[in-house]
Amino acid sequence: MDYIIEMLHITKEFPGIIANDDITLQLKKGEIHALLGENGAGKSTLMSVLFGLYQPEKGVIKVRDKEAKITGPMDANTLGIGMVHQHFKLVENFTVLQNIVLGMETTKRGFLKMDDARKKVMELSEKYKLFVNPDALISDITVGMQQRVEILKMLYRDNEIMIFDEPTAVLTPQEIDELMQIMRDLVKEGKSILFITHKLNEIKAVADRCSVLRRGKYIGTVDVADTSAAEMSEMMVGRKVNLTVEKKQSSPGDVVLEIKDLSVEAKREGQKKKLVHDVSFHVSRGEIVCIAGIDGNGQTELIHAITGISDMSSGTVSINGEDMSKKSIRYKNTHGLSHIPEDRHKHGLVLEYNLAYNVILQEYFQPNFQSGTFLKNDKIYEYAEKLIKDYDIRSSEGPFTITRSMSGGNQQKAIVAREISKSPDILLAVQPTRGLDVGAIEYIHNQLIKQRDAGAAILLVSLELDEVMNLSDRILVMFEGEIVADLDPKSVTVQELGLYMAGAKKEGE
Ligand SMILES: Nc1ncnc2c1ncn2[C@@H]1O[C@H](COP(=O)(O)OP(=O)(O)OP(=O)(O)O)[C@@H](O)[C@H]1O
Repeated sequence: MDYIIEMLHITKEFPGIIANDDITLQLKKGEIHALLGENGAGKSTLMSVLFGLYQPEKGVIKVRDKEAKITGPMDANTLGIGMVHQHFKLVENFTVLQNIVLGMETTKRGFLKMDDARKKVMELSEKYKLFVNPDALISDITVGMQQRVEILKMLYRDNEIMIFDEPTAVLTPQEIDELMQIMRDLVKEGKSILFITHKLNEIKAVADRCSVLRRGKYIGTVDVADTSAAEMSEMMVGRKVNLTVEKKQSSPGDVVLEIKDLSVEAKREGQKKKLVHDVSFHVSRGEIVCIAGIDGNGQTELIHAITGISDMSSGTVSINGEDMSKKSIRYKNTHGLSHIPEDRHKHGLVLEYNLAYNVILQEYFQPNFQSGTFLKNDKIYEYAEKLIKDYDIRSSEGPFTITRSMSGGNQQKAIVAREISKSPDILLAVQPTRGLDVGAIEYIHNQLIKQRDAGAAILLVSLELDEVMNLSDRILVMFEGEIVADLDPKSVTVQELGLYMAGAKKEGE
């Protein structure tokens, strides 16, 4: 038999929900096997079962034809199974090398054999073209590099079966291409890969086969070469999805957001330049303006300065003609600003709160949700139920679900629902569809257009070029902290946009 892993009739329940309902998944040796499914379909749960983090109520796991009991990550590791999680498990103030050997330290007469470890890590890094610096601190390296450290951790442990849980959601387009190549190299060396992603083009690019889950159930497995992206998307969602957004010509009204000469100084040593350099632009009612750029060109710092998450060194931020540069975050939030943040765990949700409390986070003190010092829970839960229905937020216990236990995509939907439903004057939407399935992306795109047409000003930050081209009425390109071009999406090609983003082309050339 050529299966290295067989998960047979797996059932895993959580209170109120059957996350995996009689699922069978077979991984061939040496293949890249994609796992596709809507948000909350049960993909991460199934992979956590394989990695020993959850015990299934029913079903059998076979590894290399032998039935296996996987009671924890140590068991998984002994069986050669490794996993890169959606949110990495690295120790921030340890070096790359320390993280890789953690828990695997070999000693000689009580001394760590770090030289041997370093040698092995460097050999693996070179063989798979991972190019990591073993002495860098995790907190100092990019997310893309951190992911490579996770890959090296698996290689260092001689893992043959590798699980990647939505690895591309946090990567830039270039890093995604590089990861695809790394995955191809891994299978060439005999590794077998399970790969969760929502992006059908990635499945088309690297996967051999694809299994589809829907609402906890197994739908089927297809050979990727013989199946179109549209067919796979239909299997997943149960209907056809239209990702080209229908929108009419924008008719911008009054200016809502006005940014003048905004700069942000670098804080870390060694960074000399300003991270944001004298940036000026405006966004008017009824238009979607997109900031396009390769990650790390100052977009994050610009948005943090506008919202007040971090300080700007000079410049002004005005909303509806009022200078809000020195105002608090809450003041801005209650005077027209909404923000879908880049980092949903750090700035988007209180993970220990339930879903209902998370969707009123910025409004709980308003009279409709609070009377004196008492929260009006009936009103809060009623409001949450409405958002859950409108945005199809799936979870085990509805408004009572603790958000930490929700699937990543459904956490994202909760934030988007909260921010859009405030009917803001200006919405800062940073990677609003990150981690969402195609059905949810279609819905969110339509909501953004609806807000625009109702008179909101929208500032979109996205690394997805398709999203930028589809949604925006104007594109501002950010390069090395400056806005280097103001483009009309109808007259610019994706290739030209790429050149502006890479600094290879300037406006007027
Ligand atoms: N620890 C948990 N406790 C309770 N419910 C959970 C837990 N983990 C997952 N669930 C629920 O199980 C269901 C499946 O979640 P899972 O994370 O497996 O989905 P997913 O397919 O990976 O989704 P996404 O694409 O959004 O990441 C969801 O409804 C989720 O709320």
